[in-house]
Parts: sequence; C-alpha cells; structure tokens
Amino acid sequence: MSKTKIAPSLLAADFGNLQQDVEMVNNSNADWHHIDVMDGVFVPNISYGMPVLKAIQKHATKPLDVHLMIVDPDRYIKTFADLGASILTIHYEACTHLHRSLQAIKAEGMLAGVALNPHTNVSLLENVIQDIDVVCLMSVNPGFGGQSFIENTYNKVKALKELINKKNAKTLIEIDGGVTSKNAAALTNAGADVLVAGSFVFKSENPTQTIEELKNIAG
Ligand SMILES: O=C(CO)[C@H](O)[C@H](O)COP(=O)(O)O
Repeated sequence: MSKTKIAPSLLAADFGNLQQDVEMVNNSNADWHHIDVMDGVFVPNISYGMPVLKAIQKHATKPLDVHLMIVDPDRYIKTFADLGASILTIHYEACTHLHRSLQAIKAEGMLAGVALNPHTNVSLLENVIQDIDVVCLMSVNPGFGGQSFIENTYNKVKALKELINKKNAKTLIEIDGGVTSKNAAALTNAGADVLVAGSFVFKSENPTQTIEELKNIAG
C-alpha cells in the first residue's frame, strides 16, 4: 500500500475551469488539495484569497492543505478554519510567537503546519517539533510555481527526519516546489511523507495519470 501522500497544488490549475480541476483531484489518487495563499508582502506574488478558497471548498472532497505565505498569519487562523482547511501551514519566517500560533491552529481543530524557506535551518524547530503536525520544506523560493527544485532539500529532509526521530515526534515531512517524477522517489527515500506538485501535474497532458504516476513512484 502506498504511504506517500500526493497534494496537487491548485496554484497551477486552470482558473477558468477551477471546478473541473478540483473535481479532477477529487476523482484522482491524490490525498490532499494543496492551496497556496500569497499576500504580495511575504512573497513577491499575490495568488488568491477567501472567495476563491470558498469556491474550492464547495467542490473539494479531499482535505484542504492550506499554505499561508503571508505576514502575521495569526490574523486569519479562524477565517481559514471556517473556510474548511484541514491543515493550516504558516511560515516560520513570518511568526514571532510560533508556539502560540501553532496552539491557536490546533484550537480551531486543524492540523498545524510550519513551512521553512530554503535558507532556514531545520534545527530551528528543535523546541517546537512535537507541536507540529506537518513541516513543509520549501524546495523552491516561495511565490511562484514552475521553478527548479533546489537540491540541498535532500539534506534538509534527512536532518529533519533525524530531529523528528530524536524527539519521538509524529510530524510529517512535506516537500513543496519543483516536485516531478524525477525526484519523487529520492525524496521519499530521504524521508518525505507528502509531495506537493503543481506544474508537473496540471501542465501535463493527463493530470489524473500524472498523479497516479507520482503516487506509484513515491511509494
Ligand atoms: O508554494 C508554491 C510556490 O511558492 C507552490 O506550491 C507551487 O505551486 C509548487 O508548484 P510547482 O510544483 O510548479 O513548483
């Protein structure tokens, strides 16, 4: 049985046919819908906000994995819970009181995720790893889809896995950015549990088949 979760990133979806792309994910072998919310301040891009998330939520049948690339994410924790997020990921670099923010996410009944930019060392999570359900390692600089995978991510996955094991934590490791069939197996072998894939899925000829392919390769 396959253990790696696949989370297609709707950032690469066709927004003229959003419902169709959400339903494709529903009917595929994917595990989560990955949704990137960008504010144009934390990252140099603005993606979409609450009305679009509401439209996605209306049609989605799989858990919504919402990744906030925004400053001061505490302001919106309740809003995203009300919009149906199952997993809410905030950036380490955007939080002053990360421990408090994680508790606030859990208090709203969501799984708590922390994303790390490519330059951020995983050791910074040492004192909070047991409170994190998912660590999202950015394998590109956040803000845009379609970028090339940063190879140092493998070292970060291994270091994070060691930290999780050392602390007896149950944290999942998610990889976001530049995931393709070429690096999926190496990532899971290094310790990744969840693979986010945007362009590789939605820009392919047959996205359902591409998800299946990733699922098989990732194992
Ligand atoms: O967070 C992201 C970029 O900031 C994304 O999840 C991005 O959509 C990944 O897409 P791709 O698979 O095309 O790299």
